[in-house]
Amino acid sequence: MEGILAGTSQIVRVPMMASLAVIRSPMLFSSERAPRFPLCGARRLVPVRCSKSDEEAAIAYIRKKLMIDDFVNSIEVMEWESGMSLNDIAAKQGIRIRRSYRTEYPSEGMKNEQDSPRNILEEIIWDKEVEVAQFKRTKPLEMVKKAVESAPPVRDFIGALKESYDRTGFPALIAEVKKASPSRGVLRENFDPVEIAKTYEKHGAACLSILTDRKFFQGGFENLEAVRKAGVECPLLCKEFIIDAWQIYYARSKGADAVLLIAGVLPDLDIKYMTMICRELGMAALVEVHDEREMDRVLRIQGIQLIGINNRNLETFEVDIANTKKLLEGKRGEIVRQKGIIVVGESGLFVPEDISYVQNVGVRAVLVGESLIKQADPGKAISGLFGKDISK
Ligand SMILES: O=C(O)c1ccccc1NCC(=O)[C@H](O)[C@H](O)COP(=O)(O)O
Repeated sequence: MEGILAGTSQIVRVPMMASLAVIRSPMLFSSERAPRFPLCGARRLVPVRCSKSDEEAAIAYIRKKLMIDDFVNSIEVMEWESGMSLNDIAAKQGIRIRRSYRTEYPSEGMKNEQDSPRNILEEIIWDKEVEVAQFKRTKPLEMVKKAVESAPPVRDFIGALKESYDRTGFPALIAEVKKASPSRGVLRENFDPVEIAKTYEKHGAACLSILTDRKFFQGGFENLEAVRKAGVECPLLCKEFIIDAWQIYYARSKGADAVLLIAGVLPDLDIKYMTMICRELGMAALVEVHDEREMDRVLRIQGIQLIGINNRNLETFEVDIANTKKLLEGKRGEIVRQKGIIVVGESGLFVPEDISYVQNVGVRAVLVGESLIKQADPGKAISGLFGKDISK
């Protein structure tokens, strides 16, 4: 398999079997060649050779369990099957971030080996491809899935946001535990993730976002694990650049309750597939968009509950909180309300006026890093940001 799901599961192209043509998604094939599809047991449910009735029962079961109708009928699956390259499919969806595929699929890699990333986000993604490939060699998916079985129980990320919004009347706070960022450099020299997490929780954060990327944000999965083990009760978002389903399982094994999926990086099919995995694991998926095209793509995907509108352009670092307003105006805002989606306003929020600005355009949660983390006590800074004490 070399199509979209390759980005998530590292599989070679599997020939379609006529008897299962109705399920076009390669992830559902039960085949010796597909042992690495991590789709939560689906492989066991679809016998390769089976009677018509067994096959129909299996298909019905999978459709019901995983809500895949939308998935298997999607144009992207057809494109995937047609043999289009992943970068071509992504580009057709308006995705500017290319994948290098050098590590996993040498033959599929960039034609020009001298090619270099065009912006910081692309650089992060290319770096992440290598990192994930290395991680997977030392911790194969089956091993990570085993670790998931003994992970701390999942906490209700979306429930915590709703509860906080109802309690305070302000957008629920997802407070970010981040030491550094590419755009701002080191934000906090004296960085103790557990101490920061505790003070955030004490002062009213509903959930926490823990940066796990090491190279660009000086974070780590050990921070996520340490915060979870320290008795912090807030649900935790694993703030990572997810390009492979393996990372979702890994995040869960380290105690994450939610993951970030960036629409500017992931084609629709990956978003659908990854949100299915989140559902199966009981986790929330915060699907992040930055422009109208990404917003429209995500609004068309069934079952999305949480959309983050990033006010920061991750290619140029420009920050403008009016972006949230722009993306929630008119029809888009209406769809968000009809579907009951919670919108998270992300980046560039510094003062109470910023919070009320995004709240007035429809935001019910905010993701805040810099303006809190730079303060002597990041937790105490929360009341300054909201203009009011929002602690319990
Ligand atoms: O912040 C960056 O420099 C950055 C660069 C490349 C990819 C992602 C990046 N940041 C992620 C975020 O957008 C923020 O961590 C998050 O929304 C909080 O923003 P802020 O409150 O402005 O720290």
